Amino acid sequence: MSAAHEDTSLEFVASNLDILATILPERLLKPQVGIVCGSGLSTLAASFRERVEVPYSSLKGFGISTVHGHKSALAFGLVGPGDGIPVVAMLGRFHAYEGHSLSTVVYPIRVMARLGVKNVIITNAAGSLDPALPVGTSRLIVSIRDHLALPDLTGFNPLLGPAKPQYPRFLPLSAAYSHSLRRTVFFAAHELGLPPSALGEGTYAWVSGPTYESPAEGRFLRAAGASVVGMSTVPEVLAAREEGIEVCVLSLVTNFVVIPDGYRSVREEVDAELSGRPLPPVPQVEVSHEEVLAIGKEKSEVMRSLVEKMIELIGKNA
Ligand SMILES: O=P(O)(O)O[C@@H]1C[C@H](O)[C@@H](CO)O1
Ligand code: HPA
Repeated sequence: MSAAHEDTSLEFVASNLDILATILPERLLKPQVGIVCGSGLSTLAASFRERVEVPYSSLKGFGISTVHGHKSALAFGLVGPGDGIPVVAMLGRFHAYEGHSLSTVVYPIRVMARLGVKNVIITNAAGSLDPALPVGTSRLIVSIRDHLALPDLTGFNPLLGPAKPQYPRFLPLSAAYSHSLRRTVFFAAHELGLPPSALGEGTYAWVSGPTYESPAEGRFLRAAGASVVGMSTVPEVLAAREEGIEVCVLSLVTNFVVIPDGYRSVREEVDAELSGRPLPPVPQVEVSHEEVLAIGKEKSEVMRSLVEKMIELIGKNA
């Protein structure tokens, strides 16, 4: 897989703005908030008013999302009371494991920046590394406050390449996840009456995929301080920060990676059996993308209402 150096796609941005200007009504043309829909979460845009969908194929420089649960289109619309706030959503994202270059992965974020987006809410499906973060019923959403990106640290970073005068050469990441937007997430959850247990805070580990983590990898990421793990998001966060966009990330926990008591030696098991006191079976987990999508579908309504309430509060505070 190639790294991100040859970023030729930016030259298409201006023509995309022209294309969009011929498709969209004036009030949709300057979205204030961008949304990235994670696996199974494209329904986040289902309630946009005056919604217009623009397929990636009608724009320049966009790839095609090949992953089940990701559509290849932007959705423009209005969210919130009154005239509403103009927003744009990526109904599907690009992952490096699909073979896309990192510059393609982050390209839609750069387009959003040029459309005028100031805040982006990036969502994803993620596996839980924390046995205390149960899937599904409680703390199903994790507001991300930090990340651990082994690909970035080892040379697979979307910002690699010649310095560009419009961007900082050395981007600081100490406050990459907007403190103000992270507060807004919790105020939004409160206004919606979500129980405190529905929303946690944590650190996202980015892995390249497409393999899910081995148990040892899961425990390694956990020991290194991550709470959830996924195969996306961080490249988008870096590009958004480089563009000066405020970032909020919401992970929907769809499965366990690290489970309590998930490891036991077979020797111990056999010895116990031979001594006539067999041990109870160890719980096993095997994640599948179908399970990820099913949980995403089941829980997308909570995520949708949270994102919508956040947009409303962002509009009020603007
Ligand atoms: O696009 P996201 O990060 O939501 O998708 C996750 C990570 C992989 O693409 C896929 C694995 O099931 O879901
Ligand atoms: O367990 C996982 N690992 C990596 N990415 C994921 N996306 C959803 N679940 C997972």
